[in-house]
Amino acid sequence: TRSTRPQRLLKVVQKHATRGDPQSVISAIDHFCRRSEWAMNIGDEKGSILDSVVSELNPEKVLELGTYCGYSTVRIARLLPPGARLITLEFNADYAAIARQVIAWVGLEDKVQLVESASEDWIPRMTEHFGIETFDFVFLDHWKDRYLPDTKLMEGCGLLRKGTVLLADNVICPGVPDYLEYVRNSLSYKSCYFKSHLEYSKAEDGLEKKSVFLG
Ligand SMILES: O=C(NCCNC(=O)c1cc(-c2ccc(F)cc2)cc(O)c1O)c1cc(O)ncn1
Ligand SMILES: [Mg+2]
Repeated sequence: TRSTRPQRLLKVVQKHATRGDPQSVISAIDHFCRRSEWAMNIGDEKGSILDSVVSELNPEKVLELGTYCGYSTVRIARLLPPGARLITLEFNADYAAIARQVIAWVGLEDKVQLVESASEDWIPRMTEHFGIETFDFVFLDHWKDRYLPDTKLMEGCGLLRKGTVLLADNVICPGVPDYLEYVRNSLSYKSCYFKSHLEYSKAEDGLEKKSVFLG
């Protein structure tokens, strides 16, 4: 049977990227998705904004919701200081299987832990299973109707502290209106919108960055 898109992405990485070299994985995927086949990676334009937010924050404990093939996982993990940890949740078993191989290809397994699960099932288990009290940085890129409920769930589980930064992909396309309404109106400060474009496309999209202020 025909291969899946994630399988084709993995083959591009194994053929054109250098083991242990995250930048070559990022470039190989972006080139393929721009020239051959669109895929829902954050991409190079929004990815550069993600890089600048991560570099400025220098987080020790990172949570990513929605791994897909691991493109943003690699983008984030390559910038983390030694000892920092990234936990990434992916519900879809096929995506998770590919992402594990991409993460292994760049040799970032010691920084990254991929959990194959629905986000709502594992957010409440972060403390008892991983010993993580609070996260410094959360990247939201999973199902768009899960951004708001999972943010409230993280708040309820005490996983967000004063100063935790939440960065959300796709706030315009496909869009997350309920989440945007919540983060822009809640008693927090410094919620800002980074206008950009949908990955590998001219359509508008953007990232919303919010610093948590437990008022
Ligand atoms: O689809 C699952 N996750 C991907 C979430 N991400 C997206 O849906 C997504 C979509 C788009 C997008 C934009 C325009 C368009 F025309 C089509 C798609 C872009 C993005 O940047 C995304 O991030 C999924 C499956 C599953 O079985 N279980 C849990 N999650
Ligand atoms: Mg996305």
